[in-house]
Amino acid sequence: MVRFTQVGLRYPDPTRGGAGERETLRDLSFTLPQGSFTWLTGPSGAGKTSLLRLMQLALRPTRGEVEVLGVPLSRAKRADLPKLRRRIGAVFQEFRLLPYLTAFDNVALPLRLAGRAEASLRPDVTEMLRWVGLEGREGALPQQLSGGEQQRVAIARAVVTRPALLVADEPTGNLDSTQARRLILLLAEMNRLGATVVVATHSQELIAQHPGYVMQVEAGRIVALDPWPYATEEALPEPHPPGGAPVATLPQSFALDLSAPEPEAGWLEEPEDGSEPWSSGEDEGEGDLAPPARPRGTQRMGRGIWPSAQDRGSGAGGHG
Ligand SMILES: Nc1ncnc2c1ncn2[C@@H]1O[C@H](COP(=O)(O)OP(=O)(O)OP(=O)(O)O)[C@@H](O)[C@H]1O
Repeated sequence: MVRFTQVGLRYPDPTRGGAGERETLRDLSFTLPQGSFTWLTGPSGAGKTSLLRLMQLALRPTRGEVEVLGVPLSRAKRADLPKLRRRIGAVFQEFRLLPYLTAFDNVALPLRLAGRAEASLRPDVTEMLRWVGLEGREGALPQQLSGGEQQRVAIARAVVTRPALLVADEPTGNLDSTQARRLILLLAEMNRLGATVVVATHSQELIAQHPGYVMQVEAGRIVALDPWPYATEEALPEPHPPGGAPVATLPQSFALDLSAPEPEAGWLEEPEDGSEPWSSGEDEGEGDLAPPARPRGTQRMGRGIWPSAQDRGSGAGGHG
């Protein structure tokens, strides 16, 4: 499902003519089976975010092979990438909500871009916002929401598409303990319904709340994997703590459609959901956070749903 083979990542260093001094990630080799739940842990600066960005296909490794959802990236066409990325949900510390869209419309955006009919997307968006505790705030703009509330909108947006792979970077960072617990239940539910989930966290308390693999990274290397090795598709941890299913469950409509075809050729040139475009690490400069273009097929609303360069510069992604 997610397979790294001898992966290294070196960020470009403009002061050194583009070549970074050292590898940020080194010799990463592991397999995360489909349907697994993995906690990614390690000290600040260890490389957790970088690793998640590789899984999210926002970065290309400098060396080695990254295989995500059955596609080895070295053999994938660049044009195929966005289609693959649409099957990956991502929650990062900067939320990248579109400032001119309400909470509802931010969450609905990836479904609209995927061509979902209005009538069918409404229940899913409403259900997701309810799950993250934002019932009644559907009409609020990001600037009218607290950092934690914006984070929850971003989480709902990442999950509403029923991604096959869900990566989250410190997703409880701005949440109180009740909301954090609820978020873990949501991730566990998505996992139970078929998604492979990877969550970076510093919190041992969080890790104790839900069983899963634990991958520990230090100075760009994996120093511990529990269980070790990750090589087989068997022996997945129980998806739920003793006592059975979580207290609340999502409708079956959120189950992963395992019959969905693997992406074929014909990737898009640009991201459609406000996430970052593909960045190539060394050969195309940093590129990681290049501003997204307005997606094809989206309507302009007010000053336009896609922020202007000026707007982006003034914190379009929220304040959390
Ligand atoms: N775009 C970038 N360009 C250059 N170096 C970077 C870039 N992003 C991250 N780094 C460096 O890569 C290393 C790993 O950073 P990363 O954000 O992946 O760590 P982390 O484990 O997620 O840290 P934290 O827990 O503090 O979020 C750090 O030394 C960081 O300075």
